[in-house]
Amino acid sequence: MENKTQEEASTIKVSSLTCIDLANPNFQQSAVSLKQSKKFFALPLEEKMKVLRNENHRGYSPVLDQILDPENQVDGDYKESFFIGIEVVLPGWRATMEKYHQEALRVCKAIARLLALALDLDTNYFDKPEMLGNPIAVMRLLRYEGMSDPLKGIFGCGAHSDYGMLTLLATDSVTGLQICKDKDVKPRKWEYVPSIKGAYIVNLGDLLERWSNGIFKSTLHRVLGNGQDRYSIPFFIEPSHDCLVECLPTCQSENNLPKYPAIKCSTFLTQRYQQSHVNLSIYKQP
Ligand SMILES: O=C(O)CCC(=O)C(=O)O
Ligand SMILES: [Fe+2]
Repeated sequence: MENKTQEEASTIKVSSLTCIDLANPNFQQSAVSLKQSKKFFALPLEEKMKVLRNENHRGYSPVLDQILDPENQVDGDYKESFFIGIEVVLPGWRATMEKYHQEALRVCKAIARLLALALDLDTNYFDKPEMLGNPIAVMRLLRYEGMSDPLKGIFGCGAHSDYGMLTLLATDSVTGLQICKDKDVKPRKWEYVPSIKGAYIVNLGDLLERWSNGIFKSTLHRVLGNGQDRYSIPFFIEPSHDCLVECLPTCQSENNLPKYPAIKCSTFLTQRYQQSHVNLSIYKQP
């Protein structure tokens, strides 16, 4: 992947990358992490609530805690999640998660170099200290349950695009993820993304769409439950908290002015996280 030529990278630009699979170079690592994740979610709810998410959105988030598409959902998402960042006392947990985090970060930085090439930027453009030199790199464990019914507004996870730059997604073999390749066309056409053993799925986020002035479109996606439990691990990568995300130099011209105002990365992300989660106070004992 790091050896992509300029020509190959430009082909990606023309086709406006939305969602790609990569041969997962460290398949074992995501499989081990998915196994550990299952062990965590198998704990009694009362144990999981002891590591309830904090104000920084690190920790456990119960079923229905998040609602990603309120216009089309009657309840919240039928999933529970754990944002890595607070300690969990399970044997081998920390070492497994740290190893996977390192690997996922390496892969994301390699993809970012490819994106830089596609945008006619220096290969290492996104490696600057204020960008992926000091990234926000967050790993989330997910478990979905139940049977979705789009006509009734019941979803494993409602339609959304991820907030940041890129998401590297490892899933088990249970299908459920759908993408909409052209989010401007109505009615929306949803397609299942096959779960390929040993492959990551890559979704592009809203910050990248803003940064690239819409050359890259963020991937609209949702998850339908099929009655089986489904586990996945998204790894979200964004530039540093203080990075000012403003139209990249190669993505604007006299005839193509910046479409989005500049925004600080942390401001954008905080707004989006708060909008989609219930207020933490509902979990406090009266
Ligand atoms: O579980 C999946 O396949 C998708 C997860 C997702 O879209 C998210 O966490 O943002
Ligand atoms: Fe997502």
